[in-house]
Amino acid sequence: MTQPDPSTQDEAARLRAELEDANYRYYVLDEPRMTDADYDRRLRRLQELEAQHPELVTPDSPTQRVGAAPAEGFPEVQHAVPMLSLDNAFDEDELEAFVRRVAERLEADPEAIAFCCEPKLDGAAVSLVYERGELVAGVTRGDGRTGEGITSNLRTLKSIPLKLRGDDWPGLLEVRGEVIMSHEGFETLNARAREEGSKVFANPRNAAAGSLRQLDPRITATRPLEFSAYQVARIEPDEGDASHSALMARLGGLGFRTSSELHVVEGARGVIDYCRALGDKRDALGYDIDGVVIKVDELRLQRELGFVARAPRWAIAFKFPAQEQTTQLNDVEFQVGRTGAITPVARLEPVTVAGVTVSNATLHNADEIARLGVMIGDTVAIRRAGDVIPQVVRVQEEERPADARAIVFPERCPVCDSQIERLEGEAVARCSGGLYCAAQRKEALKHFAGRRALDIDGLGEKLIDALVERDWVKTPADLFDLQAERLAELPRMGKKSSENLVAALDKAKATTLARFIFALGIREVGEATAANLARHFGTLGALMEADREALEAVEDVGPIVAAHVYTFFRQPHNRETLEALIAAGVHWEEAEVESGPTPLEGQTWVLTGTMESMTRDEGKARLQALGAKVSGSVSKKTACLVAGEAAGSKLTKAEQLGVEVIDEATFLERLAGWEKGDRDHG
Ligand SMILES: NC(=O)c1ccc[n+]([C@@H]2O[C@H](COP(=O)([O-])OP(=O)(O)OC[C@H]3O[C@@H](n4cnc5c(N)ncnc54)[C@H](O)[C@@H]3O)[C@@H](O)[C@H]2O)c1
Ligand SMILES: [Zn+2]
Repeated sequence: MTQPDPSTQDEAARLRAELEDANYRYYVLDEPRMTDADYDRRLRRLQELEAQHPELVTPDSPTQRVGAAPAEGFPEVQHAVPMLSLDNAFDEDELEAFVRRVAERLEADPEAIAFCCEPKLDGAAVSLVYERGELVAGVTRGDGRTGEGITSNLRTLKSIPLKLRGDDWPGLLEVRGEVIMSHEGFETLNARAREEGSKVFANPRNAAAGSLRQLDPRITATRPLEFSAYQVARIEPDEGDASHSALMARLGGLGFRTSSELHVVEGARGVIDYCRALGDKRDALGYDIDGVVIKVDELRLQRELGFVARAPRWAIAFKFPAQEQTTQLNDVEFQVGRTGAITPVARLEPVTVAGVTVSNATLHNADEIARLGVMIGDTVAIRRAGDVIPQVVRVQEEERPADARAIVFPERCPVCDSQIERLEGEAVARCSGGLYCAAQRKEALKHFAGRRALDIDGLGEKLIDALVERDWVKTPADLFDLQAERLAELPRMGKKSSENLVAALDKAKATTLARFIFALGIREVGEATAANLARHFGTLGALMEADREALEAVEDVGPIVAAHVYTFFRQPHNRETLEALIAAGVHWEEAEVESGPTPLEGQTWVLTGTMESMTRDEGKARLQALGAKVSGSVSKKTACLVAGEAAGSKLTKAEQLGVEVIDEATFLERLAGWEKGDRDHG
C-alpha cells in the first residue's frame, strides 16, 4: 500500500463531491443530472481508490453511506433494522466471485448453496410496519438509519394492505419492498403532465419516488404506484421460517404482492442462468428493472454471513446494462403521422442503450423541445425501456459546444408542403393538407369512404391500403377514375366485386353537402358540425370563402374549429382536390342560404338507445337541421324523446314526466315529412 499522491487525493475529493451532489439530486429532488451508468462508474472508481489507500476513506464517503438524509417536510423515523444498499456485480465473473466468497465463508460446497433470485425493481424502497395486523407506519429508506414518515401517502396505494389478510398474522411485522410505476402508468402520467405543462419525470423511478414524497397524499393517490414486497425485516413471534423464499410465500398469504419472477436456484450456474433468462425477458416485463437481486435463501446462513458497512454479505445485485445513456444529438427531423401530427425526431450518434443500438429518439413536440432546452450538437441523455420509443430525457447543458444550433420547427409539411398549423393551447402541430398529404392518404381515404361520409359500399380498409400502396389512388378524386378491369387485378377482388365497387362509387357521387363536408376530414369537424356548416352556408362556395368570423357565427363552431376549417380551405392542394371531386361528378342539392323558419325551432329533443338506420350523431344532425336543439338529458322542457333499442333511464324519466316518446320507425317517418317540407320551403 502506497501513500496517496496529491493528484489521487484530488481525484478522490472530486469524486466524493460529484457523488454527493448526485445523491442529493437523485434521492432528495428526484431529478438526477447524471445517468446511473455515470454514477456507477464514479462510485466504482472511488471504491478502487479507497481500496488502494484506506486512509482516504472518510466515514461520510459515499462508499460508506446509503441514500441521503431525509428531506424536510416529513417526520423523521428511525429504522429499527437499518435499510441497506446492495453490493453490485457488473458481469458474470463478479457473480461467480460472489458465490465463491459466500461458499468460502460458510465452508460449504458452492454448487449446493440455494440462492433466491428476484428482479431488482427500479423504484423507491419503503418499509411498512404492521402491529396486530394493521399498518401503523410507512417509511422511506432515507440514509438507511433514518427515513421519512410517509404513512398517509403509502395508505393510498391499493397494493399495500391496510390490514393483513386472514387471522394468522404475526403481532409485529416489518415488510420491505419497492414502490414502482409501470411503463404504462409512467407514459400516461407524463403525457398528462406535458399537456398541462406540469413536471415531467425523466424515468419511472423518479416518478415513483417523487410521487411518494408529495406533501399532499391526495396527489400521491392520483399516481399509478404499485408496491411489491421483497424482504421481511422483523417478524414477531418468529415462527422459525427456514428461508427467505418461504417468508415471501407467507407474505403472499398475508395480502402482499411479491415478484412473480422469484425463483430459488443452486450454485453459480443456477444464478447465471437465471440472470440470462431474466435479461431476455426484461423488455417484456412492462416495468423497469435494473438487474437481479440474488440472496442466500436459508435464513440461518444469512445470519452467519452478516453485514459490512452498507450492504449485507449474503446478497448481491447483478446489474443489467443501463436504460439511460448519453450521446450526441446530430440533427432533428420532422415526421408526419397518419393523422397529420408533426413529430420532431432526434437523429443521434448511435449508442447502445440496454443492449440495443439507438440512433433515433422522439422529442414529442415543440413544447417538449422548449422544456428540455435542447439544441443540435448537444449531449443528451437517452432512455430506452421496454417497447416504448426511445426518448430524450435530459440535456447536459454544461457540455454544450460553441457551435450548437437552435431547433427550428418547420412552417410547411416536409411531405406535402402544406401549411403546418399549431393552435393556441394545443401541443401538437399538424399538416393542414389533409386530403392531399401522402402521409395522411390512407386515413383520409378511409374516412372519406366511411358509412357516415360518402358511404362507398365495399371500399374497406384493406382495399384502400392496396390502392394506396400501388399508387393508383392519391386523393379521393382518383377513386372515381378506377376501372373494374384494373380493380380485378387486386388480390381477393373478382370480376363481380370490382363491378360492384365501381357501381358503388357511382352511387356515392350523389350525396348531401353535409356528408360531403364531413367526408373532407377537416380536423374536429364531425357529423353534427358538418351539418351545421351546410345548413348555415347553403353552398360549398360560400363555406370556402367564409372568414373566421363568419365561421364562428355557426352554431357549435368556436375559434378552434373555425381555424381548422379556414386553414383547410386555404390550402391550394385541398382546393384542387375539391375541384377534381366535383369534376368527377360528386354532387348534391344546394340550398341558396340558410332556410327560413324551421319546423322544430324552439324544441328540445333527446335521443336514447341505439337506432338501426342511423347513429345518434346522424339523428342529432338531422334534428338540428330542422331547427331543434338536441340535449343529452330529459326534463320537463323536452319536446320529444326518440327511444331506440335498449333505451334505459331516460325512457323511464320521460314516461314519468309525461314527455312524448316515439320509436325509430315513427321518428324516420316524421323526419322524412319535415325534411321534404323543409326543402319545399327553401
Ligand atoms: N443518476 C444518479 O445521479 C444517481 C444517484 C444516486 C444513485 N443512483 C443509482 O442508484 C444506485 C444505488 O442506489 P441504491 O443504494 O438505492 O440501490 P442499490 O442499487 O444499491 O440496491 C439497493 C436497493 O435495491 C432495491 N431493490 C429492488 N428490488 C429488490 C429486491 N428484490 N430485493 C432487495 N432489494 C431490492 C431496494 O430499493 C434497495 O434499497 C446506483 O448504483 C445508481 O445506479 C443514481
Ligand atoms: Zn403534409
